[in-house]
This record gives sequence, structure tokens and C-alpha cells, in this order.
Amino acid sequence: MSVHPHGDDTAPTEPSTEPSTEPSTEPSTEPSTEPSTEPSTEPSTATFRDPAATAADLLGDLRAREPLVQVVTNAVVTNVTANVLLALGASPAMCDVPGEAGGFARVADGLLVNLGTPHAEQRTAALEAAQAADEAGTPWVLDPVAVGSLPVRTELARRLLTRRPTVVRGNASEVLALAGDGAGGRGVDTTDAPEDALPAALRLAAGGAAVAVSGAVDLLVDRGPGGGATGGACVVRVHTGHRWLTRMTGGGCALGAVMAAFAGVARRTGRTPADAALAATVVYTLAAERAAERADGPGSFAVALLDHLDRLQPADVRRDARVSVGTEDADRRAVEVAR
Ligand SMILES: Nc1ncnc2c1ncn2[C@@H]1O[C@H](COP(=O)(O)OP(=O)(O)OP(=O)(O)O)[C@@H](O)[C@H]1O
Ligand SMILES: Cc1ncsc1CCO
Repeated sequence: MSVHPHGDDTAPTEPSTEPSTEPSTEPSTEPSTEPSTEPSTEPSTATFRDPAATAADLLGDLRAREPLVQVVTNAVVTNVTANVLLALGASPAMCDVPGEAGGFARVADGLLVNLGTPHAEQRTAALEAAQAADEAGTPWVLDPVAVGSLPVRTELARRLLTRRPTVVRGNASEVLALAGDGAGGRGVDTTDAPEDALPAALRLAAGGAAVAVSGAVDLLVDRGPGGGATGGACVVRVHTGHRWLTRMTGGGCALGAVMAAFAGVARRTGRTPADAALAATVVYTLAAERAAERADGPGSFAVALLDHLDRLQPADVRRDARVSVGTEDADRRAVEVAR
């Protein structure tokens, strides 16, 4: 939960009203295959070129492909996470037993490793699954719940980072701590705002993962086509969402599973992990906004969220997404800080 929601001081782009002319199996952004020789200090807009269309197309592809998502997650949110994936159109499997987790990660379309309640067996399974995913090329999402403030999971998260997560997703305090910049939040809740975690996110992204920082305005960071130490990094902000996501359990944890589902689809359709993280955030937060319109509070909201994850269509995403691609001065300063 975000206890210091950051002001929305960036103007979202107008939602795209143009349907994409790209066939849905084609990537809507072309990741460069040429590494740039001169890392830029400017945040680039090379990826995330048409975020609304990319998110919409990926939602259509997810529904068509029903990705198999392996979930290694905490005991609190297991049920809501499975329900969120099913409502969205994915196929969840909570496979977190040592001896099974690695083999499953080789055949799953995507994997989530969430460190919320990392008991000994699950720690072994998490390492086994992450290693297998890395070896097999299965995209996987690391959600470092409460890292920084609690020692066992902090050590585990550092080991997991060496298995090259495809996406790192967390609240601002978790992202800061994982990058070595902070002591973590208050239990599982953040005490920092996403914008304060931007330099940390850029540094983590330079290691190869797309990084998603959740909050009132979600930040997505891709290291960009330049690669290396923040060369050509891309920053995108998602302005949709609802504060009731922070008043039900699993608001962030289930989003990590949605990212794993989209990452599996992105891999099979030529999109980037950052596009997958973006699509997941846009789809999930749009469903949340719609759910909140008729809900009475966090309880009915949690149920309505499932209804709207099921109901949301690619055309809704294309029309209603509120995303801004970051080229603001603050992003340039953050790139400088991160270097
Ligand atoms: N103040 C807010 N206003 C609107 N939406 C928010 C706010 N804070 C977070 N969100 C949304 O809530 C979702 C979860 O983000 P949050 O930062 O609460 O995750 P988390 O702390 O990792 O959650 P969890 O409780 O599952 O560990 C995201 O989709 C984000 O967009
Ligand atoms: C409440 C809680 N405690 C450990 S994990 C979890 C779920 C939200 O992160």
C-alpha cells in the first residue's frame, strides 16, 4: 500500500483512439538489436512507443493464448491471485514444491516468484524455479515483498537476482531496498513514493530486468535499446488505478502474477518484457477503476475487480489507457543520479 501517494504532476498523453493497424502477432514496438555505442543520458522513448495499442493488443493475445502461469507466492494471497489470473483469462498453477517447481518452470509460459511468506520449502522451490526459468528462457517476475526490513527474504532476493528475473515488481520501498538504497518499508507496505525510487529502478533495469514500481502513479522502467548502465532507459507512468487496491490483500501481489501472464504472451508474440509489465499495469488498473465505480468499499471492490478483469476488452484499453512516456526533466535528473 502506498502511504505517501505521490502527486500526479505529469500530464498523461491523450488516450489513443486509433485502433492499431498492426496484426496482433506483430510487436507494436521494435526492440533494437544494435547496442548503442554511446549510452545516452536522455531517457529514450524507443520502447513504449504506442503504449495503449500495445496493451490492448497484448490483452487480445492473452485471451487467445490462455498462458499457463506458475505461481510461487505467499500464503495470504494465493487464492486471490489464482482468481485474478482466471478472471483475466490465464491458467494459474500454484506449483511451489521442491522437486516439482523447476520442472514446471521449464514448461510454464510465465512464472511469478513472490517473497511474501518465504518458508524454508518455498525458498528452495523459488530458487529451483528461478534457475530453471532462467535456463529455459521462461519469463519470470520477482516480487520482493518486504525486502530490506526482513533479513531472510532480503538474502533470498539477492540470490534470486542472479537468476536474471525478466521483470522486477514491487512497491517503492521494496525497489529501493532491492537496489541497495533503503532499509525497506513498514512490513509489506511502502513508506516511499514511486518517484523517489526512480534512480533505484533505473539501476535495477540496467541489470537487464524491466522494473515496475507500484503506487498512485505506477512507474515502469526499461533499460531501453542502449542497454548497459542506464543507456537509453525508458520511463513510463500509468495514471489509472484506485486506492481500494491498497485496502484489499494482494493488490500488488496479484499484479505480479498478471505481469507473469503478460510476459509469457509477450515472449511468444515478439514484444518486450517492459511491454508486458506495462500491459499488465494498464489492464489491471483500468479494471480496478471500473470495479470501484459500483463497489461500496474494499470488499465488494475485490469481487468486482474479478468481474471487470473478465469484462475488459482490448478496445476499452485502447480508448481509456492513461499513460505518459517520460521525457521530463525529473527523469533526466534520475538517470544522472543512477549513473
Ligand atoms: N494511492 C493509490 N491510488 C491508486 N492506486 C494505487 C495507490 N497505491 C497503489 N495503487 C495501485 O495498487 C496496486 C498495488 O500497488 P501497491 O503499491 O499497493 O502494491 P504492494 O504494496 O506491493 O501491494 P501488496 O499489498 O500486495 O504487497 C497497483 O496497481 C497500484 O497502481
Ligand atoms: C499481509 C502480508 N504479509 C505477508 S505477504 C502479505 C500479503 C500482501 O503483501
